[in-house]
Amino acid sequence: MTYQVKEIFYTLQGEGSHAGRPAVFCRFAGCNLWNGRESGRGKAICQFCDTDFVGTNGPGGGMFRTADALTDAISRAWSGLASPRAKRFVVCTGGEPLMQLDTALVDALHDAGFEIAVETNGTKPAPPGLDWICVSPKAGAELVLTSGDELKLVYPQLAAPPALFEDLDFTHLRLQPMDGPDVEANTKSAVEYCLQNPQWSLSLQTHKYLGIA
Ligand SMILES: C[S@@+](CC[C@H](N)C(=O)[O-])C[C@H]1O[C@@H](n2cnc3c(N)ncnc32)[C@H](O)[C@@H]1O
Ligand SMILES: Nc1nc2[nH]cc(C(=O)O)c2c(=O)[nH]1
Ligand code: SF4
Ligand SMILES: [Mg+2]
Repeated sequence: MTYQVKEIFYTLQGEGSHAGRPAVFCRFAGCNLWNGRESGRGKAICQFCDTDFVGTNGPGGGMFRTADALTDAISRAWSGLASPRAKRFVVCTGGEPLMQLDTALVDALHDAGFEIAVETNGTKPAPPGLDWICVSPKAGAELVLTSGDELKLVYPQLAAPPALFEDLDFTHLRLQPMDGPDVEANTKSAVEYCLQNPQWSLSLQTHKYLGIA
């Protein structure tokens, strides 16, 4: 299996329950809900994406012919000092990581000592053994991953109100304001929604406020 990776970088997880935690991000190329080109955004299933996941030309990106080769690249990107209190942490994202993340890669990353998190749109099954599954459902896309650690709903999406998801099997329920021209209003209404519906907590994209990757 050749893995196509847009970029690999070390930063703080900006979003969700692990916000603030150092992690290597492995951004897989390609997504099943948008072709990634601005010309195709209007007819995409997912139209609000904030990410360039096209190609393999980003920092640390490329084609990796084996799970070991990709794991080596992810290991090299980890820049933290070794500590008995901190496992190395990789966040697999994209694009849609579950189009490519397979058992061979999960095993290789675990063998290299990584804890593995995934950010997924939930339309594809996950390989066994992942340490943290964050599902971010998209209006108009069938959800097949109905359990996990965190459900992080970009808010608002007219056809995907939070109540649709709150009986699924997720430990944490988060609302993440939709970035774009209306981010300020979206943040206000997400705050209001959480205050009234305390089963939901707010997830901010803190890396954007910090000006880091
Ligand atoms: C770029 S996606 C990649 C992973 C996967 N395809 C997914 O959608 O979960 C990473 C995270 O960013 C969120 N996201 C994408 N565009 C966003 C936007 N405009 N505002 C807020 N969150 C956004 C996604 O919902 C997801 O939680
Ligand atoms: N710092 C940082 N945190 C993130 N959490 C999820 C991200 C993503 O694009 O999947 C992301 C990202 O792109 N940067
Ligand atoms: S599913 Fe994720 S990567 Fe794909 S277009 Fe939507 S937000 Fe972007
Ligand atoms: Mg991002």
